[in-house]
Amino acid sequence: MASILPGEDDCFSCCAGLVMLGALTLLVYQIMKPLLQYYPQQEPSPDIPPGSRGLPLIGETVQFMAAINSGKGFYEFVRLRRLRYGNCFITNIFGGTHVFVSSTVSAKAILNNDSGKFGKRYIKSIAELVGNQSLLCASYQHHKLLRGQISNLFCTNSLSVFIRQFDQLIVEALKGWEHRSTVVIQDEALEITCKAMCKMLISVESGYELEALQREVGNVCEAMLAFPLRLPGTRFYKGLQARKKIMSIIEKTMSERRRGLKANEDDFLQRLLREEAAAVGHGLTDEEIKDNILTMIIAGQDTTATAMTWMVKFLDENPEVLHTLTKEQVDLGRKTWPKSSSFLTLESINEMTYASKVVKESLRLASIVPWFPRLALEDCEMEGFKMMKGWNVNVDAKSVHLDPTVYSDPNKFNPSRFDDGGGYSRFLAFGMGGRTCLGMNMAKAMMLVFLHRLVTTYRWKVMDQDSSIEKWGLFSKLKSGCPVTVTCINKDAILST
Ligand code: HEM
Repeated sequence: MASILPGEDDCFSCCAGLVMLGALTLLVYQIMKPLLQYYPQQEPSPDIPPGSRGLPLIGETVQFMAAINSGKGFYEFVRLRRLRYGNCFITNIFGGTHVFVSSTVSAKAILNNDSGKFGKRYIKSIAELVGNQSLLCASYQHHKLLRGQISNLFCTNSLSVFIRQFDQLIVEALKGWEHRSTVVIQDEALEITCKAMCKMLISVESGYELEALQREVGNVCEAMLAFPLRLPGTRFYKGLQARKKIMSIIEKTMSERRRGLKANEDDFLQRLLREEAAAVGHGLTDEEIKDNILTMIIAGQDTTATAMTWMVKFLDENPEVLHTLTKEQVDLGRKTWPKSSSFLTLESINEMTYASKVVKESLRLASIVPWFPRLALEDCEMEGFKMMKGWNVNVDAKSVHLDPTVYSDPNKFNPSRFDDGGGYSRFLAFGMGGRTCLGMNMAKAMMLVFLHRLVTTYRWKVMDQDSSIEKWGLFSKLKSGCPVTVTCINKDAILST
């Protein structure tokens, strides 16, 4: 999961005043609007990417904050500039220079980073929330070490176990819909994905601890886009307090495990502790384990829930796709329902050919993580322009996904465009290179299980067609949450399990 808001670590605190200005954006924007129109643009230089650096010091921060605060979402800021300036443009936000790049060739070069010219970009305030030992913030060597250890957890065996656990959770949740006429997909999906992450990572399944984790992880996520002010009552302060509570739950679980309690659990924590005990100098430290457990809960829940919500909306708008999908899933279901234990398996997931394309197309069109922030570690050249050391270079994945020269008729929801497999460097929903999403297969599996159970158990219809985006969301989330009417059409599918 990428940190969405770009920023300049070193000057972050001295730019705090500017960010504050941005937070009062509507007021300021109204005052400055006329000024912005008349402010002369910098003389374009053939070496430097086209674009506007905005006002001195403030740059285009106000316009960026206005986009975050609008119903169109923060990506609107990038979309408008990409339309105006093309595949590579420059801007200035939060006191830092940002370049956005949206060609497949440059995306591949930056994300694969064979030249070693780009580092991961992150904001200090986000590092405080997820922890500075998190994969999301680790620098090159440390990241390599952490990733090496953590990626072992995402093996095929873990995926098989996870699919069954996730299906159980979905079936349980769908049973609860039987006597309801409407549900809000975003809320339901978030509850299920958070439960799934807590179970997979530390075997917390119910009770006080699960409730506390669900609540506090939500508070950490909300604090990620907040102004980093440590005053009681602020969102950022609430996020830091929430982090402390989550850490104490993980610490308590770790100490129980070390005392031999629940040591038979086969969750990610237990496996990391086992590796730590067995390793000669290479196991993860307690801080690394704790920060990365929190990172994985955060990285896995909201992203996947948001993707599921968009998928439901796209299917509702495309009845012919829904029809083909339902047929595939009902045929598959007929093979499993009569059996006594009929939870989905990795094998059944692998049979979902059309559904996999629906998932991929939903991820393309929604582009949940719209751009991936990187830092130029030295001067270099990109798209024929100079990039200077210290600039933020953002790979604009959403523009690649919506580029008509890359995907024909890009705004159409058409899963069949992936009949040929889809092209490695064109599909960027999970990133690319050494920082590719670790939970990619789990995320896809969750979306497939959810799809299967939804279309084979319920007839449903989206009630609110509004496509407005939630303000201040970490990802492009539907403001409505996507409420749907539901009618159970196949009790056997959920009751026989
Ligand atoms: C639909 C759901 C998801 C989407 C769209 C998504 C997207 C992404 C993207 C784009 C990145 C790379 C960002 C970059 O290069 O800057 C990433 C990284 C990451 N994701 Fe996901 N993700 C999803 C679900 C998950 C799940 C379920 C997990 C696991 C529990 C997970 C764990 C991670 C981790 C640990 C990283 C950091 C990898 C690293 O820096 O080495 N993600 N994700």
